[in-house]
Formats: sequence, C-alpha cells, structure tokens
Amino acid sequence: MKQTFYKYQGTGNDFVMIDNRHLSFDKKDTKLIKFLCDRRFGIGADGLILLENHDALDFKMVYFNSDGNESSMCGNGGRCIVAFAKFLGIIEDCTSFEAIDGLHHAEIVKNSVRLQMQDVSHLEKFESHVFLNTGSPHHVQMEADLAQLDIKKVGSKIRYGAPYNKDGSNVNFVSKISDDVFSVRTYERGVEDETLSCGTGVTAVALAMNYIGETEKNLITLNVEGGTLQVSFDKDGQGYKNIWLIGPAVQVFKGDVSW
Ligand SMILES: N[C@@H](CCC[C@H](N)C(=O)O)C(=O)O
Repeated sequence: MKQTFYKYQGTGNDFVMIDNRHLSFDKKDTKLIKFLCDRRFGIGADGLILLENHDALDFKMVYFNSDGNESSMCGNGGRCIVAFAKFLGIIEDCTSFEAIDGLHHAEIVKNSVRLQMQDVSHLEKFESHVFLNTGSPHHVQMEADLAQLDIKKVGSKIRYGAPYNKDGSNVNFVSKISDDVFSVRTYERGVEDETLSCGTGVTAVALAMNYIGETEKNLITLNVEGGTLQVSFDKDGQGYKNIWLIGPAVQVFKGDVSW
C-alpha cells in the first residue's frame, strides 16, 4: 500500500497529516499509525492527523498519538490541520471544524493560526499543582529550574502515578519569567516523552497561572522548547471562556510512504 502524506509542525510539535476525505486510511490499524510516527523506521512524528469530510462544517480532525492510539484534543495539531485545510483549498482564512472535543473556530493571520479552544469551567487546585482539561487532561506544576529537570523521568512518574494511573495525564512544568511570560516543558501522554511543544498544555498553563494568581493578565506568552505560543482568554466566574491558542503552523514536506 502506498500513501501520500504531508509533514507539519507547530512550534516543534510535529505531525503526519493525511487527506482522508475518501476514507481510504484504516483508522483501526494502530500498528501502522505507530510505524508511520516512528522516527527510525517510519516518517517520524509526535502524532498522526486525518482530515475528513464533515456534513455541516468545513472538515473533521481525527488525532492519534505516536503510540498509534486515537486520543483527546491536540491544540498544535488543530492549528496545523487548519493550515493543511487552506493548503488543500478547503478553506480561506476562517474556518469551523469538528474535533474529538467538539466544534472549533480558527483563523489564519499571516503565518499564525489562531484556534479557539473549548471553554474550561472546572480547575482543581492542589498543594503543588493544578489539574484541568483543555480538550486533553493536564497536570500543571511550577518548577524553579526547568533546564535541569529530567522531564521524561519526573513526567512519567506523575503521568502513571495516582490519581491518573492508566488513563494518564499530560504533565507540564512551568517557570514564571514575568507577569505575562512563562516557560513550559511538557511530558506528553501517548508520546511518553517530552515534546517540544503542547498546545492544550500551554493553554492549561496560561489558565492555571491565572487561576492561582501568578498572573492577572489575559494574554499570556508561553516559551516552549520549540518556539513561542500565545494564549488569550476571558475569566468566566470560576472558569474561562473565549480561549484562543495562537502560533505558527508550518508545512515541512510532502512524501509517499509504502508498507
Ligand atoms: N500535542 C498535543 C496534545 C496531544 C494529546 C495528548 N498527547 C494526549 O493524549 O492527551 C497538543 O498540542 O495539545
């Protein structure tokens, strides 16, 4: 079997992108998806995304982690698929599409894609961390020295430990740079390693920092290992609405893969 694919990255979070409007790709083939994402034996990516037709909206996004399993929302992937939809001529600069967590609006402004995230009504504050779901589950924890942290070691311990256990959580470590700038490193569930950026992760960090009073700003800059993202939001009682994730989404190359 031969498959044409595109490779995209958003601040270093990279994806194999496939136009599946004809529904020819076998979504149940976990082994195949894992192989395509493998950095030595396959194309190499943090995840694989299918673009499919939707009855009422511009398109549908189906996201798989590099372990081959379909997962919850991917913010950087959501921004990349918007750029892909424009490349395919499905949309101009504004779009509405469906992902696993529901309807998303997005717009392309120059090289940047602004993606509206789901409202977040429930955040849990613990002694050393905050837990919230921004489309995917996120543990957010402040750390004084991000550079020295063994993200894979510490992150996997939290991801597999109580209360997350088998279902797991993504784990974000955060350092405050200023009132509206934070640095973030993320351990991603389903990749089971640090990735260079996580869109739902930085969204979670921005909201969590506001929630615990580390910032009163509602436009936050997030430095990640692969670049810079921004998150804007409005406070809504104990939760947040009108949440936007903003940053670059780039096509890297096109190819054919056979198996
Ligand atoms: N990289 C993503 C998050 C993808 C989902 C995550 N690995 C999970 O399974 O929860 C992002 O940019 O949000």
